[in-house]
Order: sequence, then C-alpha cells, then structure tokens
Amino acid sequence: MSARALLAVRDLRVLIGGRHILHGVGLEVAAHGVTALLGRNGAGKTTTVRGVLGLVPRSGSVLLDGEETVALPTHAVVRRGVGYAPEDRGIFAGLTVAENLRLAERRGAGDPDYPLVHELFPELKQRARQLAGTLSGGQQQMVAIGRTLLNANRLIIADEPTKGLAPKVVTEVAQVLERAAEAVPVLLVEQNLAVVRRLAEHCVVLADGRTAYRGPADELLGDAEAARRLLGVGHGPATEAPFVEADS
Ligand SMILES: Nc1ncnc2c1ncn2[C@@H]1O[C@H](COP(=O)(O)OP(=O)(O)OP(=O)(O)O)[C@@H](O)[C@H]1O
Repeated sequence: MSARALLAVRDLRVLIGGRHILHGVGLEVAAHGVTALLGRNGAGKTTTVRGVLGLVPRSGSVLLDGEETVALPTHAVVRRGVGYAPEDRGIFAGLTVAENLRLAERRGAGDPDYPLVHELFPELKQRARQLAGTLSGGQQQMVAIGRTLLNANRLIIADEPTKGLAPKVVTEVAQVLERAAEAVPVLLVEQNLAVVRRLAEHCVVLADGRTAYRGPADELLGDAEAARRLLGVGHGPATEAPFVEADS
C-alpha cells in the first residue's frame, strides 16, 4: 500500500480465557475506499476488529492515522473517529429507528450528519417511528451502518454486513457501503466474495489468528488456487453467491 495507511495494525495479539486467539496479526487499511478482511470461519476476523476497538484485551500496535491507540479504552478509540457496525448489528429492538440513531450521536463530535444518513438511506427517514425490532435484516443493517455515518468518523468497521441477507438486499447494502466509502474509508469483514470483488481494492486474509495474505483484492480473487487455499472457496463459508446488479 503506497500512501500512508489510515489504520496500521502490527503484531496484534489477543488472549482470551487463557487461549491465544490472535498470534500477531498485521494489516493496513488504506486512507480511501474499502479494505476487506477475509478468512474462513474462526480465522480471527471478528476478534481482530474487536482488538482494534479495544473490546478484548490486546497487545501489539494499533496506529490510527499515526497515533498509537493500543492502550486506549474503547470509548477513547471511538472518540478518535472509529465507527463500528458489529456482526449482530447491535440494534435496540424495542426502540424506534429514530431513537436508535439518536443514541449513536456522539457528543462533542459536531452536528450529527442526518442529511447524509437520510440521503443514503431514505427508508430510515420514512421508518423513523417504526420499532427497530420489526425491521427486516437489511433495514436493520442500514440502521447499523447509518449510525456509523452520523458522526464525523475517520474509519468505519463493518463486520459481515451482508450475512444472511437476500441477494437483492446484499446488493443494496453493498451499494451503500460503496457510497459510504467515498466519504470514509471502510474496513469490511466479508464472506461474500462477489461483494469483495466489487468493493475492495485491498484485502487481508487471516488464517488461524495470523495474517496469511495482504495485497490487491483482484490479485487474490483472480488466483483460483490461492483463493481456494486461503478462503476455502468451494469447500468453506466464503461464497461466490450471486450478486444481483441494481438494474436486474
Ligand atoms: N470470547 C471468546 N472466548 C473464547 N474463544 C473465542 C472468543 N471469541 C472468539 N473465540 C474463538 O477465537 C477464534 C476466532 O473467532 P472469530 O470470531 O474472531 O473468528 P471469525 O474469523 O470472525 O469467524 P466467523 O467467520 O465465524 O465470524 C474461534 O475459534 C473462536 O471460537
């Protein structure tokens, strides 16, 4: 990666309950666009993003725009401009869409950017008073991503945002991420390789808690043997699920 990375992780180690989960992960997130974080089930992708955010005990180095954050608590990492859309979406089912968004507003971070969120997700405006628990999976994902765009974040981390969604909704979510990434760089944990192919310029592949590949996404995905070895395409969870184009 030529330009200075927005996020540079070196030798990230995570030990949970006496078990080593990450054994020295290294990755960089480019200052623009989407960087994909890939790997088979259990490779350590979610633990890596939780490590970056300080949600699990970690050691190593996590430089955000050149500043060391590895010793900071999660709230301080978030305050430095890291938005997180977790795998379980973290939606408050008993609250409305508007209340879910309002709870995500970060004090002292300037005016929340509702115009951007409503431009990208007009549905969230229409459904402002709907209970979030009654939304579809795709709509809930839009709330989760919308929350990260409200504040002036420098980096968005999205953990498997297309998981379990119907192909058409996968396309919608991917389009939104693509647009979001024009404004804010995105670290995207993703198993749908069609989405990776479309969105990501760079990718990092984890295997058994270590970095197994870093480089251009098209190089990895263009090498059938490497993709099979690293991602288990055809045998494992990574898919080339049909990607429905917007006009189909
Ligand atoms: N809190 C925890 N306690 C014990 N083991 C954990 C914990 N969190 C994760 N692990 C283990 O660490 C390994 C990596 O898990 P992680 O969720 O980071 O993988 P992943 O690549 O995100 O997988 P998936 O694609 O299934 O979400 C797995 O073997 C998992 O069982």
